[in-house]
Amino acid sequence: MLGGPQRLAAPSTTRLVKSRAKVILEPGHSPLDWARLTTSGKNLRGVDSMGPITMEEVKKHKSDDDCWTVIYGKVYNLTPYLKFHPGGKKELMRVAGRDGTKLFTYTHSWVNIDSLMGECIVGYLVPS
Ligand code: HEM
Repeated sequence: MLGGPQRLAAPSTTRLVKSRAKVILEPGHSPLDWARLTTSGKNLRGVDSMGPITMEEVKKHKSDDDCWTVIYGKVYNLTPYLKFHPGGKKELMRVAGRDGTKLFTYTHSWVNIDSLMGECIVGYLVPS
């Protein structure tokens, strides 16, 4: 029906997502390709060992060739995942060098971060 409830604006929580345009991932960057890469044995962390990390350190890693974020107190190297993210690289870069927990849970609280990104854990956040 014209003007019916189905035409109402989206709920306010979606305000945190700037663009919902369909993202086209490059060939070789499907979720299955990501699953293959994370089980390949390749070091995706970019560090030799995991350990305590301060926010000051996280802030230094905010470029697309060196991108870290914090989700639920764990620090992840997002760099290898940028081209695989179904929501696109641009959205993912919004949490570069920052705590991304709020945006992550707003956009997809159902995504199991550790099964997807476990191989990208760099360490855990500690107070400065
Ligand atoms: C930090 C780690 C993140 C991981 C591991 C991740 C992972 C994922 C996954 C697996 C999906 C597909 C979900 C599904 O189809 O049910 C997805 C979709 C999406 N993500 Fe993320 N995401 C992350 C962060 C973010 C951030 C910070 C934003 C930005 C606000 C974002 C925005 C989106 C959007 C808009 C989609 C929907 C894409 C679509 O339906 O076409 N994500 N993400």
